[in-house]
This record gives sequence, C-alpha cells and structure tokens, in this order.
Amino acid sequence: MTQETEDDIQLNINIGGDHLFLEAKERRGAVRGNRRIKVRRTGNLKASENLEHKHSGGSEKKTNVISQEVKFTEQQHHRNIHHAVGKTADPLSTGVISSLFKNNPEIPKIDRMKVDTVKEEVFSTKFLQDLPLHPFMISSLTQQGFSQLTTVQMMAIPHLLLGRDALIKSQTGSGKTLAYSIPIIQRLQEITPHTKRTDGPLAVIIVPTRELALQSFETFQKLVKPFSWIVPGCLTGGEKRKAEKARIRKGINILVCTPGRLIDHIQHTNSLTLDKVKYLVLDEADRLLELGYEKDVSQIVAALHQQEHHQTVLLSATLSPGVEWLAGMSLQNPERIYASPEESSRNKKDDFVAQESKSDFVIPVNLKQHFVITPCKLRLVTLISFLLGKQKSKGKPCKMIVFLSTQDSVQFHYMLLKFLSSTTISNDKNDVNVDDLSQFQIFQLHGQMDHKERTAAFQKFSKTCSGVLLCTDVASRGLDLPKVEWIVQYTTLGSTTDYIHRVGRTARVGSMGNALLFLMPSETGYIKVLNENKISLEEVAMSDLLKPLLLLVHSMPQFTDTKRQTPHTVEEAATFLQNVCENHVHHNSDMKSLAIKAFQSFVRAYSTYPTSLKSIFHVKNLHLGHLAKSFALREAPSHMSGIQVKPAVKRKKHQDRLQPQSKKKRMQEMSEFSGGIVSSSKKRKEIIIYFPGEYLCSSEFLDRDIY
Ligand SMILES: Nc1ncnc2c1ncn2[C@@H]1O[C@H](COP(=O)(O)OP(=O)(O)OP(=O)(O)O)[C@@H](O)[C@H]1O
Repeated sequence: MTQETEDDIQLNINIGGDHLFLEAKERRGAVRGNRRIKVRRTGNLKASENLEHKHSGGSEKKTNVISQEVKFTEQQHHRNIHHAVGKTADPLSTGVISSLFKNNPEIPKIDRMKVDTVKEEVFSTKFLQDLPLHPFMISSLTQQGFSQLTTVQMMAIPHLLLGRDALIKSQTGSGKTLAYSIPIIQRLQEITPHTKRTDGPLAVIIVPTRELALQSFETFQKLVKPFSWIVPGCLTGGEKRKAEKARIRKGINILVCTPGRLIDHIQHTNSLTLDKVKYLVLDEADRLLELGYEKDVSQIVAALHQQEHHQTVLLSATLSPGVEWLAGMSLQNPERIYASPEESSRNKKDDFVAQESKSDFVIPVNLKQHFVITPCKLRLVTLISFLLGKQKSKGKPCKMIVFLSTQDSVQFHYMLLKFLSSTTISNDKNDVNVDDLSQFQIFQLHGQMDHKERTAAFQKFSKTCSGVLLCTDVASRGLDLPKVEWIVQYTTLGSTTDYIHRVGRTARVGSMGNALLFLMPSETGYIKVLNENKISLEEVAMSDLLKPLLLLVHSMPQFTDTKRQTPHTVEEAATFLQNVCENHVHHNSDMKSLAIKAFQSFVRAYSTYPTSLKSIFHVKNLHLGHLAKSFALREAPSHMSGIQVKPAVKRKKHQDRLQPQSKKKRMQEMSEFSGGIVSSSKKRKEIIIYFPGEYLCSSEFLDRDIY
C-alpha cells in the first residue's frame, strides 16, 4: 500500500467486514511518465485488516491480480485511510482536506424523560352562526372557509362583544387574530350613522413585527368587505414617513402598527388623533415587552387612557410576568381567557401570577417534535442534507422554515444554498453542475433586508407550495404561513417561549407539522429543560439525516464524471459536499467575508444566552476550528480581519469585562422592531468575547442587528 509512490493506478479501498480490499484499476488512457494515484474508500473502517491488492499494471489491458495479506497497525491503518479519504474527498483538487468525521466529540446518549404534555382542543363545538354577528359577516367568513369556531374564538368573542377587557392565551395557530378582529368589526359596523374615514382611528392594533402587521391588516381587509365604509390601514415603518402621513390624513379607522412607528406618528404627525379610539389590541403582548417596548407601549396605553373608557385586549400563546404587569396597568376588570382547560380552571383563582414557570406551555397535538445531535463540524452538511432530503422526498418538495441565530448567518446560508441550487461550481478543470439542488426555492427574511425585499420575500414564501425560508427570529411570532411542513431550529434561542413560537409556525389550526431542533453534543442538557417544561421530543440520528446526501450525490452527473470517483459512503458524500462548500467560500471573497461575519455573529449571539442556560450554552464550549467548518471556513476567523488577537495571558485580567449583552438590551438594538425610528447615531459599543483556547478576542458588535 504505497500511496507515496507515483504510479498510474487508481486504488479503490473497500473495507468490507474484516477485509480491506485495495483494488487497483487501470486509469483510462495511456499510462506514461509520472503517474498519480486516486484512492477511493467504501465500507466501514476497521483497525486491523487483511489486504487484498489487485493491481492492473502498465498499459496492458489484462489485469494482474496480486493477492497478499498485509497486517496494519492501527496507526498505519488510520494514516492510510486518512490519505485515501483525503484524496477522494477533495473534489476540486485544492489539496485541502476536510476531515469531517474525525476528532468529533462523542454523541451522548439521551435518557428519555416521561413528559406530561398539556393539551388544548383546537376546535370548539360551536359555529359562527351561534354568535350574535351581522349576517353579512357570517356569510363572508363562511365563503372564506370559516364556519366552526376554534376554542379560543368560542371563549373570547362573546366576552369581547360585551366590551370587556381581556387577557387571552391559547396555543399557536389557534385563531387568535379572528378572535379579536371579529368583535371589533361587529361593533364598528353597528355604529350609526356609519363611521367615516375622517373619524380617524377607532381601533388600534399593536404587533411586534412588520410582517405580522401586514398579516393582521389583511385579515381586517377581508373582514370589512361587507362594510366598505370601515377603513383599515397599516403603519409599520420601512415605507416613507411622508406617504404614511398622507394616508393618516386621508383617514384610517383601524390602525394596525408596530409600536415604534405609532409613537413616531403620535409625536410627529399632527393629523393623527387618538381621541376616538375605542379598541386597543396588544397582540403578542409578551414579545412587545421583551423587545424593550415597555416605554412605548405604556406611553400608548397612557395616551389612550386619557380618553373615556375603551376596550383593551392582550393576547399571546405564552405569557410572562411582564404581561401581568401590563395587564395590571392597562386592563380594567379583565376576563382571563385561557383555552387550555387545565389553565382555565387554575386561572379562575385570583391569586394567579403569570410566570414562565407557572404558565403551561401548550404545543399543538399534531406537531411532531424531533431533535438531532450533531458535532459542530458536521452541522452544515447535516443541515443541507436534511433540507435536500425533505425537498426530494416522495418526489414532492415541501415548505420549510429554518431559524438561524443572526442576520449574517441567514445571509451566509442563503447565499450558500443559492449557490448550491443554481450555479455551476467551476474550477480550472471541470464545471460541476449541482443540478439536483436546483429543485427547490430558497428565501430569506431578516432585519437587514430593505422593506421592499422583505415584504416581497414574505409574500412569495406565503404563496409558494414548496421551498425553504431561512430567517432570524423575526419570523417566529404570529406569522401564519400556509402549509409549512417543517420548522428547523438550527440554533435555539434558549427560552422555552421562543421555542414554542418558532415551532408554532407549523401544525396550525389542527394541521400536521414537524419540527427539528439541532443541538451540539455539549448542548444536550437543553432537552431536559424542554422536558421539564412539558415539551417532548424524539431523537433522530444524524446518520439518518445524512443518508439523502449519498443518493443525491449519486444522482449528480458531475460525480459520475470519469475523472472523478463517485462517493460510495455517506461519509464520502458529506466530505465531498463540505469541500464543495469550502472551495466556494475559499475562492470567493464576498462569500468568505459573509462566512466570517456569520461566524463572528454566531459567537456573539452564543455569548448572550441567559445565565440560567450558561451551563448548557457557553461560548467556552465552542470549538472554534470545528465551528469554522460549519461556516465552510477552513480555519477559525480569529486569525482573520475583524477580530484582534491578544495574548492568552491577559485573559484573566479582562475577565471582569465580559458582560454578555442582556437579551432585552440586544433586542432594543433591533431596528426591524423599532419601526425605523432608532437614531442612526447609535453608539458603537465594544464587548469582549473570550474564545476558548488561547485567544482573547475583541470586536465591535453592537452596531449591527443580531436579528
Ligand atoms: N374558525 C376557524 N376555522 C378555520 N381556520 C381558522 C379559523 N380561525 C382561524 N383560522 C385560521 O387559522 C390560522 C391561524 O390563525 P391565527 O394566525 O389567528 O393564529 P394565532 O392563534 O394568532 O397564532 P399565533 O399564536 O402563532 O399568532 C389562520 O390561517 C386562520 O385563517
């Protein structure tokens, strides 16, 4: 087994059972001069093997088979295999080897915990006709496919029609939007004489994101169809303020907006008067507070409280102590409407305090939740393989959402998948067309996109039947994207609340859905945290997720190129794909800088997990070299621009300066939630990140949005 010798043979190493077969095949064409060896490996690795060496020598057509038994020491064997895999795995001949399957931490065994999940019926036994609604409203809704009421609608609508304040909690996708909008339209259409546009806002709906505002606005547009004199409008920022001012001047009766933008108009738009507002809705109330909007929200509530009594409604699938505080200041004798029977009976008691630990987390019954433990180096190929596998399964591509931790990370993965799906990978010798990846559409959604792009992406993904949406947490709340089959959390935010809202983008209103959570071996403690919060997940093996890659690679024409060996194992296919990605990033300066930014922002975000989860998600647990692979980088960017490297000896001295940004503070930095009024003169701040190992790295982070 002399790979060092220049020879004109191709070695196919086939490790099957206890035997290692080296098959030497004559390369096509004449054999002359210096000869190269190509090596291919299949089968499973064994420490000590018998070796059968078939050698087809020289330019003769006949094959000489030399059979000999060779004993390897374990070390020799690994060296040989490493050499073999390396040669094969480098598809584009850069000489750089991606040893994905070596030196990875062990995947720990997870003990299953018995979890008593909390259940909530989606549909009630009541119908729209059972409610005292205008017949036109009933017929219009029936035509749109709504007739049976969901549980929360059945519980909430009668109370809201009576004009009572309410705090409403029901699982994701249970129809809370109609639960608050139907009573508003019913009451507004009853007003005689008919309301006029010039009456200005009579109802104000506040939601945390632009997309959610747009969605709620569209619901109102459908509801007012029979009542054309009621005018809904949407103010979210992104659009020019002047244009919004003109629309306000013209008259909007139902104002759907993000809090920052509303405050902006309250302060700067004279024609906006809120003295006739009768209904205030704070949807995703806990999120509004999380985003650091307490001040804005309380300012709005206070402004409205100066008027005569109006109805206020707070809603979410999850409640937090902050919502209780908000309920205390904004609601008068509220009705607590909890769709889960267990919570409903508990909340009859007055002493209830909504705390995350006391509030139940309800997951839709038709949602199948999974997790996969993936060593850091293998994250990227596992993700790609999973997405491809699902896009190609049963010949019917599906609709999926992938949550990533930062905007840069979304952008990087988006560009990489785009490249894999639609471009030709070229090197000096071959054009490699990864055409099987071109089957699916890729979308991105995050706060760095401009308003137009963002709206277009959201609407296009809403309408499409298949494709992958890569996004930050901006898409986690309230969005109702039809027919999403899979939610992938490539990184988790840590809190159970965030987990619930993300997975809640599927399995909506009784439909089926699936969720997959990616965890690294060091993060498996998170499963226990979820279990303790009554969330139950099934494990899927990484090897199963990688399997589609082999099929995919086999079906790619470029891999059957005679000059190139077709990968025969999942490991080879994964290594091949990793190398394709690494080569692309390595040879493309834009991609490289995107990958570096994505890597850096990932580490930054990783350092901001709440203290209670630091034992599971701690930046010191990250192996930066391995992490680099997951961004298709060949080395950790601590050696590259953007991060200063300081001697390790100074680490202790600076330890006290490591103040991970609090979530709240981080959220406040997020312009997409701000409605565009965050001052551009935001102060640049510096935080110090301690990378494990030898380096102390410092970087300027906070001038960029994380989400
Ligand atoms: N009575 C109903 N019958 C059938 N479908 C309904 C009904 N009510 C609402 N829906 C549909 O259910 C889906 C989810 O509704 P909605 O977005 O209001 O849920 P949600 O409870 O607000 O979810 P989230 O907590 O994620 O914000 C929407 O597509 C909506 O059109």
